[in-house]
Amino acid sequence: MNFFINGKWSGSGLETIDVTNPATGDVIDTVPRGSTNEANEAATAAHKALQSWSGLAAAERSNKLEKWFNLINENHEELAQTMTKEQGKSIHEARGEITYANSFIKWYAEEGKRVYGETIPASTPDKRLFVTKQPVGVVAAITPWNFPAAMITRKVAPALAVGCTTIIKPATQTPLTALKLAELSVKAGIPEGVINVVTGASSEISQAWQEDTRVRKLTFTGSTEVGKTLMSGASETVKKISLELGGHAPVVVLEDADIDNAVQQAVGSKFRNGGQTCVCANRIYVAESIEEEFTNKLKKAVEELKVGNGLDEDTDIGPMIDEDAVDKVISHIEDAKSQGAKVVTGGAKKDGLFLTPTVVSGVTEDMACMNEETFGPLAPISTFKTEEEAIHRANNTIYGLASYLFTRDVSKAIRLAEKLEYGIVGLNDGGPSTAQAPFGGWKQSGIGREGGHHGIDEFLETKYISLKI
Ligand SMILES: NC(=O)c1ccc[n+]([C@@H]2O[C@H](COP(=O)([O-])OP(=O)(O)OC[C@H]3O[C@@H](n4cnc5c(N)ncnc54)[C@H](O)[C@@H]3O)[C@@H](O)[C@H]2O)c1
Ligand SMILES: O=C[C@H](O)CS(=O)(=O)O
Repeated sequence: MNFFINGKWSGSGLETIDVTNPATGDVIDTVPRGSTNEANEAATAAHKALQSWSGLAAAERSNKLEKWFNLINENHEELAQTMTKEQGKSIHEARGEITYANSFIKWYAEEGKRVYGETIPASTPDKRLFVTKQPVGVVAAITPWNFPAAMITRKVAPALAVGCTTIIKPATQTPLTALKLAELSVKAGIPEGVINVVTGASSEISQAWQEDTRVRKLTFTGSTEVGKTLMSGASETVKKISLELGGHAPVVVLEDADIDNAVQQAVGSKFRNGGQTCVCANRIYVAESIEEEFTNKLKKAVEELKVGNGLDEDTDIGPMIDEDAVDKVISHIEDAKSQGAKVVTGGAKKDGLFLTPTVVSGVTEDMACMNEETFGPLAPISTFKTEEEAIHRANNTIYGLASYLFTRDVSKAIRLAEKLEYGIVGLNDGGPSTAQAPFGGWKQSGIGREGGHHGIDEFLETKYISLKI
């Protein structure tokens, strides 16, 4: 499959990169290894398309986004199958992601028509003051492998809705879903050059875009480490920047919690996408008095999860994305065991890239799983004596993306939610992400928001107009 620049498939003749199914190891396709030249071609195409696309009425852009939304719906299953084959997640999670990804297009098709300005009372009678919002321009998006569709539409939908054009570098492991989405955008009548997708050498492509003054916005989703590199590079040309980075979500289960719900929500958060999700529960803090009941119920629920090829309808957890991912999870399990943690269930590596969902108890703060993003199916349980201790430990991290709190006491929920240093707090809810709400992190989990009306501001410039009459 070639990449997509200026409405045309291109990249033939370039060196290619294999796209591999992590469940089987089979090469399912290849994509061109684009680099600086192709990055510049994409930026040129997006810059050329900018004036006409931004010159459309918001309602006209909205109509084209709606057609894209409808075409994605018509191709829902093919997109989901492609995603599972290149990323590994279960087919029902892939279907869910296509729906989730498409909900951003639906939401921003409407939101783009509500980018309002304002008038400001002048200090003198001979002036009129206005504030307007205009598209930032060409947007470069660099996205991760764990959500091959949603991490793209969560950026591209608001960008297009307000009149920006886009150049996208999807993760090397999962380019096919992105390319299919781009192909459907042209069929929807979104003009050539509005969405461009380049596959290949990440650092060379992003370097070209960071240096290019035609690129006015860099939006990145991925690890905190890479995010810091890109933040530094973007500063050379003072680009607007959005960073959706790593997480290390705590789950805090208070003594008065509905334990059955807490277990259900913790399993949903922890083992979604096999734990390869930025908002996954990474640490589970349980009040001492309910540890035994919570742990036994969690063990039972985890042991019901089926590991297998994501294309099998009854699979809950597919393979990890690669060997490094498997090695990291195993290293976190072995580190915890070496420091005295007990394996409640799982702990074993299966064939290939498959891992048994694992719960360990008796976990302490020095263990790697309590400080590094595990990004895999490992649920560490640690107990606490007081709410103050739980909140302090939950906040004791460089990350600040998602956190989860379980209690029946609404006042306590609000009071403690306000103490959690995170951009997202799920109260009795392990799955807060939705298109109409702002998603993003505090501290080293990122800058900016995606989703909701906050997410559209990331692609707008503010202009103040002073008129002397
Ligand atoms: N906050 C969020 O919304 C969110 C969402 C999904 C994933 N993530 C985070 O992303 C990470 C997992 O994704 P990943 O492994 O793809 O992350 P990653 O940072 O390794 O890669 C992300 C993207 O950056 C590219 N990239 C890698 N090195 C680069 C470099 N030096 N210069 C330019 N581009 C480079 C990759 O090819 C990919 O397209 C986890 O830390 C996860 O928490 C965060
Ligand atoms: O992995 C990161 C995604 O942003 C998670 S979610 O699908 O948005 O919850």
